[in-house]
Amino acid sequence: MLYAKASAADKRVALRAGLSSGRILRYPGAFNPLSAKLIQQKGFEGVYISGAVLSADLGLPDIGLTTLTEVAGRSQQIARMTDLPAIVDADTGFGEPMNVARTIQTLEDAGLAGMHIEDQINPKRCGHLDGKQVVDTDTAIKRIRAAVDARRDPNFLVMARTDIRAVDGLDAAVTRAKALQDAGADAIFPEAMGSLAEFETIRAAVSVPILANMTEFGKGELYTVQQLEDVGMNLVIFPVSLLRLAMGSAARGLDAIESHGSLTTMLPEMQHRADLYKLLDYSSYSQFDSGIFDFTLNPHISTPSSTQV
Ligand SMILES: C[C@](O)(C(=O)O)[C@H](CC(=O)O)C(=O)O
Ligand SMILES: [Mg+2]
Repeated sequence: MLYAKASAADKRVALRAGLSSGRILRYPGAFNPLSAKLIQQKGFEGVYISGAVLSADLGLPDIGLTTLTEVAGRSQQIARMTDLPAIVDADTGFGEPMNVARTIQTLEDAGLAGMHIEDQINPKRCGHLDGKQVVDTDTAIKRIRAAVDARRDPNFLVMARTDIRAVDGLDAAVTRAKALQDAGADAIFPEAMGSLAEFETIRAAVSVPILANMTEFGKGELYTVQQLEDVGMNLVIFPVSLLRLAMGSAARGLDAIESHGSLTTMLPEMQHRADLYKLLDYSSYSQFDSGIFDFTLNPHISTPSSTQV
């Protein structure tokens, strides 16, 4: 009932343990607190909080318009609803290295298990847009050092993302990844890799855990969880996927109202009321007030997946 039971400290320990387990961790992107609960219910290892989703949710493009206050506020709302560790996209850290330090402390206070800071210039843009630019190695290192020095919980994960692959090529990505590891990064996020072999090259270059970004319709190909585990990846994110699925379904629903005047044909695609109530844990709330949970299923409408065997 209410918020998740696991503390932020416990979640950070769980993330660290997962990263050293030798198994790849699957982190779908939650587009709201409710979808974070669904990710947990379905048995995933953690929740990703995407900057692209956060901006899109506000109706904005992913070009560095969101503020630390907005990102911290939304990620706190999402992180507190799940016992799973949540990793948030902190873009370029919201300013100079001093701002990065404050960003880290703010995200720690918001209950996140970790975050990533990237080496794009300010203002950043989505990693799959053309025309990206990156800062020099010295500036990239300063961001990571500022983050590492500022954290108060040593288990809070500081991940360094590098966007340099699309700008200067794979060799530059290898050099940058090594420099970021040396600066104290706990993990590396090599953005927009061209192939599985490129992931392998980064794997051979650094010893810290590596994240693979399986975002759809981007610069990179989509690989299976198994393929990524086989090349030594430790974490895979599906950052915008749930939002894309939900929005795709919403668009089809609106079209159905337009063409049929009804959503009856769409009922199988919908989360059933009973499944929503289960996810929200209505039954626990009725321990406080037995009048709350008085929902009975109408068998004539459709069968919720929660009752299917
Ligand atoms: C991972 C990412 O930074 C995000 O904000 O989710 C994006 C995802 C996307 O735009 O598809 C990125 O890869 O830059
Ligand atoms: Mg992003």
